[in-house]
Amino acid sequence: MIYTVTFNPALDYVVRVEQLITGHVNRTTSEEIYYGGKGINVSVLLQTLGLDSVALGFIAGFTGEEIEKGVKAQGIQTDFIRLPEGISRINLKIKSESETEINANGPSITESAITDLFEKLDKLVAGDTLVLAGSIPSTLPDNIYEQIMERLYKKDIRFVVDATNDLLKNVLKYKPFLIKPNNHELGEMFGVTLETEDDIIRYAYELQNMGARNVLISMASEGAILIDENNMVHRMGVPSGKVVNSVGAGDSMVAGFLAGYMKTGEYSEALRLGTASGSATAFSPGLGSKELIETLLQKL
Ligand SMILES: Nc1ncnc2c1ncn2[C@@H]1O[C@H](COP(=O)(O)OP(=O)(O)O)[C@@H](O)[C@H]1O
Ligand SMILES: O=P(O)(O)OC[C@H]1O[C@](O)(COP(=O)(O)O)[C@@H](O)[C@@H]1O
Repeated sequence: MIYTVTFNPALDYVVRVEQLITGHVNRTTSEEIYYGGKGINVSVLLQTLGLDSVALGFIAGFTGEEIEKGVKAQGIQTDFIRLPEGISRINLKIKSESETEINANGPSITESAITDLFEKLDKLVAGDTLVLAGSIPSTLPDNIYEQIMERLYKKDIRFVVDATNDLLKNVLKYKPFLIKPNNHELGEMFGVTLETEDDIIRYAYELQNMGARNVLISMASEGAILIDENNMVHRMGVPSGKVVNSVGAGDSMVAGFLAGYMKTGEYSEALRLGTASGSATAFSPGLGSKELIETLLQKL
C-alpha cells in the first residue's frame, strides 16, 4: 500500500486579481477552493491514475474537518489525527500578472499526536511506499522526517520525500527512493544560484552522493531533470498548453513518477508520466484529470 503523510494539510484558496497592488484593497475576479497540502495532492493524483493510497497527517478545527470530508469524497482512504487546538491552514494563492502564494504556518502538533502517528506508521510492512511531503509547522523540529525514517529504515519501505532544506537534507542518509526539489529549492539547499543545466546536474549529483537514490529536479515550464539510481541523466521538456494554475504541479509530478515507475519499472517512463501529470495540473484549475494526463502523455 502507498501511504502519504501531510503534516500540514491546507485549504488552498485560489483567487484571481487583475492587477495586484500591495498596500491597497484588491478585488477578485474569481475564487476557488481546493483540498491541498503536498501529501494530499499526491494521494488525489495517485487516485486519478488508478492507484490507491491512504492519506495520513494532522488536521484541526473546522478547516480540518472540511479537508477530511473533501478528500474522502474523492474516494481516498484517510486516517488523519485530530489536533486538540487550532485550525488547519488556509493557504492563499493569488493569480495576477504573476503567482503569489501565502502559505500559513499551521496548528501546533502535540507530542501525543506525534506518538499516534508513529503508532500508525509502525504498522507499515515491507514493500509499502511512504510519501513524506510538505512543510511542517515551526513548532516541530526539522528532523521529524528523519525520526520517522530512522524508525522504519530496516523494514524495506520505499520512501519518497518532497521537502526542502534541512527537513530534506536530514533524511538523505536513509536512502529515499525519490526526492523532488525544484531548481530554486536545490540552489537554496546549497546557498547558490543555479544558472545553467550543468549547475543543476552537478548539485543534483551532490544530493545523490548524500544518499538519495533518484533525484528529480523540477523546473516548472522548463521541464525536469532526473538523475536515476543507475547514474543516467534524463531530461524532459513540457508539452504545449495554457497555464491555468500551477499549484500542485510538483505534487502531481511526484505522483505521476511513482505511478509510472510502479507500472513499468522504467525511470524514463516514470519521468514521462510525472511530466504529463505535472503539466496537466499546471493546465487545469485544480489538479489534472486522467483524460488530460493521457492526452499530454502522447505528446511526450
Ligand atoms: N508552466 C508550466 N508549463 C508546463 N508544465 C509545467 C508548468 N509548471 C509546472 N509544470 C510541470 O510540472 C512539473 C513540476 O512543476 P514545478 O513548478 O517545477 O514544481 P513545484 O510545484 O514543486 O515547484 C514541471 O517539471 C512540469 O513538468
Ligand atoms: O507544505 P508547504 O510547503 O507549505 O506547501 C503547501 C502547499 O503546497 C501545495 O501542496 C502545492 O505544492 P506544489 O505546487 O509544490 O505541488 C499546496 O496544495 C499547498 O498549499
